[in-house]
Amino acid sequence: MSQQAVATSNPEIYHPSKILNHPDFRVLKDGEVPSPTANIAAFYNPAHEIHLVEKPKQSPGPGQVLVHIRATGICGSDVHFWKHGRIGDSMIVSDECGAGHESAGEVVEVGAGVTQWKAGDRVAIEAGVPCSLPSCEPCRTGRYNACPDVVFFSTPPYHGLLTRWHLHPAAWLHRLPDSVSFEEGALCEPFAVALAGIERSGLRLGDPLLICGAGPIGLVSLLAARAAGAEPIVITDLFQSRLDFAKTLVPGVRTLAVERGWGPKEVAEKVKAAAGGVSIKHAIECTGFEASVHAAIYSVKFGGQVFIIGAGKSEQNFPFMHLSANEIDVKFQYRYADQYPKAIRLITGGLVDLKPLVTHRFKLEEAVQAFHVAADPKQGAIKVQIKDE
Ligand SMILES: NC(=O)c1ccc[n+]([C@@H]2O[C@H](COP(=O)([O-])OP(=O)(O)OC[C@H]3O[C@@H](n4cnc5c(N)ncnc54)[C@H](O)[C@@H]3O)[C@@H](O)[C@H]2O)c1
Ligand SMILES: OC[C@H](O)C(O)[C@@H](O)CO
Repeated sequence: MSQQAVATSNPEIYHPSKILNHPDFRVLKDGEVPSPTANIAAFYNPAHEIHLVEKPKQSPGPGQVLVHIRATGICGSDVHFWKHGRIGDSMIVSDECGAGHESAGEVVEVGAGVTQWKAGDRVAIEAGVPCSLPSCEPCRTGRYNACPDVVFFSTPPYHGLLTRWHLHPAAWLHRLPDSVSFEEGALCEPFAVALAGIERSGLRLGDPLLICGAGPIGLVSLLAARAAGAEPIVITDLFQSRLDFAKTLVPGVRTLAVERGWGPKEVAEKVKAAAGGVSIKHAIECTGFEASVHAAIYSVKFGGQVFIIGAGKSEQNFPFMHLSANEIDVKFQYRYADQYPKAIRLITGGLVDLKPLVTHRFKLEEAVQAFHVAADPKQGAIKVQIKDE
């Protein structure tokens, strides 16, 4: 008997209106103490409010798993959606929307046909679920980050993982060994971005590398690049405190505090000096700001490569003739495909230690407070996580 292919992302099942129109969906009142088993979640809306909501706890359907989310990191994009209501021209906050896509948790219940998971299994949750249909060219060819029907939990309109009970397709969970904590499992998401970048950049053992930006993405890229054998590595940022953090994370990394008035050629000279006079072959750009992209371009040598992970303004200028006359390749990364298993192997094998990245921890009931800390640079957070023990 032939079996009809079913999309794992099935927007019918995960459609946000299923939650928003549900009679049990409501915004909690200020100061209200929710029941410890209520399915609370952090939602933002087009009025730039962030609040706790209570939403229904659903039962898993065929092929689905109910996960108790135990740790979720706040990403810059969560804060951006809350504060600015959009990223680019296609991701727009037009209704209440649940935050969070960096999560790990514990399986509590499985739906019909799910044989690979059982209650108690510990999992990292892949946040972007593509359709996986053979008729989808990106899914079929392994570049599923380009699937047009992806359900990316926490990117409007799909609600996020920063909740207590989350329904997920069984095929898009990744087993965490006992030695890997939920915090590390949640960090697999940003780490996956860096791993995709390292893989596609073609960085090799001993390659001199510049990383622009020492935020969470620059720092996971730093850990990944160190494990991949880049040397020397120079990392830049505008804030000395972030560079100091980078030095404790990866002893031996060279740092450069960039001043806002410096032009890209000036930054490039200082990068070369910081690298001990070695010419930089690869730059991994993790800010998305034009000034930093230009600095990366001027920092690499003839035939070098600038790999851009940072996201920024829709339109940016490029130093066209410098790129041309120096055969500099510029590449970009959009999320990731098939990086979670590699992330878990690298953690388990002791090649990277993501644990120090979590600087602030909050309970699920304190999620709104956690967002305010994540959004305030003065708090000095690297990664804020929300835990539900
Ligand atoms: N491509 C993807 O799939 C993907 C995935 C996740 C995040 N991102 C993007 O990666 C970027 C980094 O994310 P993050 O969470 O680390 O952000 P972040 O804002 O925490 O960190 C960026 C860092 O860059 C520094 N910076 C700004 N201008 C600089 C300059 N001119 N020179 C050097 N440093 C400078 C800032 O001080 C900050 O510390 C963001 O643009 C984010 O949107 C892209
Ligand atoms: O790591 C994944 C990224 O944070 C997402 O693409 C987000 O920026 C928007 O969906």
